[in-house]
Amino acid sequence: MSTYFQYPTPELQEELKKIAQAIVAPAKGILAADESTGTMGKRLQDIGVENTEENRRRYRQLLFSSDAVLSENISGVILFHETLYQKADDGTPLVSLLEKKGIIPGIKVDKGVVPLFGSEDECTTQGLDDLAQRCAQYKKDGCHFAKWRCVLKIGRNTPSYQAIQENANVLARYASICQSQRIVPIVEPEVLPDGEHDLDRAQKVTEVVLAAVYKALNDHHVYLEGTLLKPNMVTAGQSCKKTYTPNDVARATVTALLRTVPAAVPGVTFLSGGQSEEEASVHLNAINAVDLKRPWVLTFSYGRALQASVLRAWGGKTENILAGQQELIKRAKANGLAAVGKYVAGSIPSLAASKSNFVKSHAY
Ligand SMILES: O=P(O)(O)OC[C@H]1O[C@](O)(COP(=O)(O)O)[C@@H](O)[C@@H]1O
Repeated sequence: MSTYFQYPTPELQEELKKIAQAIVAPAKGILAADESTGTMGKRLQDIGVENTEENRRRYRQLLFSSDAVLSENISGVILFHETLYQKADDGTPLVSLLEKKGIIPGIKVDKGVVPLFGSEDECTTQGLDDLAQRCAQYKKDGCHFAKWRCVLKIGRNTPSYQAIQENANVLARYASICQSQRIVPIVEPEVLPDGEHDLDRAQKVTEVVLAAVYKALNDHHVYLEGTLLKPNMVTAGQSCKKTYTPNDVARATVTALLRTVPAAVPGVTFLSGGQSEEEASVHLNAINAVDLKRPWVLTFSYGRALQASVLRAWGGKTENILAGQQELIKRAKANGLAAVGKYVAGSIPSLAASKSNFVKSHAY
């Protein structure tokens, strides 16, 4: 029978569901600190710091040794492979700094994007070959969730059928392999904000992409209660001439999700996608205040929108560590409030709150 398959054992279902639910606990979200070496280089270059293993270690130590109050709003941190095996100045593994605060460690398991031959500059994401073995090891080393990012681009002819199908399928294979190793997969199909397209086009593309992703997850028997989705918010292209309010963005985003994401999915943890810190908080708040049904938790998994002020305050200097940590705690608080619809715009000022974090064609 072609539709025959077995659900994961009740024990595995329970374990995965518990991890996913803990990550999307009320007023909590994820700090995405999994920038690959190249991406981290761009962040460090902005503050005049050299992209060495030691400087990346010093920076991640700053993040993870922030005051324990951070755990009121940060439930999980996504790590890059290198960071999982680095130690703090006193020899404590960096991952233990998180565990001591009750923050769940997660790991980026994709190996980056590669071009799709014959496409109009589209891509897929690689890293499936030894994924089961890597996940088994990461689980032993303390990681309970993983992340895999796929990238889709809006153009006149894109995203193409080829890119939509390929990326949906690779995300589904990744998700099923993670679950087989007791790791919750965060499924990240990012529709990039580059372009002149308006909000309607961004919404339609996001709907088509998410519909394909959930069809593929179903085809691969992925246990949805033990997954999280990390999508883009629906925003107009960076070069679009029209302007939209946070409520417009919230309505387009929640409508796109309602049309495509099953209610069995416990939570949606948005990426910030180049929005400024303040924009990302205001949009998340609007999403949680809009008068539409919301059967899932809607929270954050921000990289740039949680770290822009931290990086600027730190500037690579030991004497600025505390100042950097305070910026992180402020943005975590702002986003924690936004995740429950209680953030008041401008109420938590931070160093780089309004600075755009947009990087053209953030595909890397
Ligand atoms: O270094 P990579 O693999 O390109 O990842 C880029 C970043 O994109 C994210 O998926 C989302 O980040 P943003 O919130 O900054 O858009 C992060 O988790 C990750 O660090």
